[in-house]
Amino acid sequence: MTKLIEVENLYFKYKGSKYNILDGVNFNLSRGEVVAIVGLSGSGKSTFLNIICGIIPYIYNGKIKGTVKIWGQKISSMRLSEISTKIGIVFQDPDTQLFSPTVEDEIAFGPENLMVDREEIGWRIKKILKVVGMEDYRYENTNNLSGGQKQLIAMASVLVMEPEILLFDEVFAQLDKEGKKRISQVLMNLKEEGKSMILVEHDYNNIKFADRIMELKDGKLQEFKGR
Ligand SMILES: Nc1ncnc2c1ncn2[C@@H]1O[C@H](COP(=O)(O)OP(=O)(O)OP(=O)(O)O)[C@@H](O)[C@H]1O
Repeated sequence: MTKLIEVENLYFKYKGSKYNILDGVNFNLSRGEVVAIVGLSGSGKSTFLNIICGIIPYIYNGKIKGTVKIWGQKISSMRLSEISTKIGIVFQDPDTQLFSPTVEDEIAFGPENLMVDREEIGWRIKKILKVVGMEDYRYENTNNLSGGQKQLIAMASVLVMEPEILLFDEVFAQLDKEGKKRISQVLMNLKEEGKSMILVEHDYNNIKFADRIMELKDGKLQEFKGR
């Protein structure tokens, strides 16, 4: 099977820190696979996702050793803009991801930066809002949305870029029951569509549909054997 992501002997230490947060991580993601990563708070799950999508070292600094490849290409040889067309990340707090006045502007922002033509952007917005079940909110002010709705729009603004790989960093964390249900449904639909995904999550109830569960422990990723 095609390996979309290959991580070999990855070590990482934040600038100023004395120890490695990641201490020899090996990991593969195949096409169409959904992998969940669990682990104690502070075990380095977000750090790992941030390295895979290039936020580390482009935005946060530290000492990296080892290799991360996307479709066989080392990400250390790629620009952040190039990585971001292949990998999309959705974070825990949608308020840190939303910054445009309306839902439509928010979703259009990424494709506009990539110079996608206006008509195509219009179609993509329509399609993506349907995917996340938010068709009726296209012209809504993002400030008027609930937490769950904001998270759905944060997801839409990533999905509209059509990345091959999706990373979700505790996207359920700040949502109420209804919000969790809706996000869960969207994630399961994405899996059905064959999207390749990595989900970092605390609550096992939210990741039952994953193909594999890994645990980040003592700086290493291993198969999760249960508690
Ligand atoms: N920018 C940074 N600079 C220095 N240390 C950091 C930075 N970001 C995170 N850390 C530290 O690295 C460790 C791992 O953090 P990380 O957020 O990756 O863990 P996590 O497993 O995702 O935790 P949580 O489940 O609480 O989100 C923590 O001790 C954290 O304090």
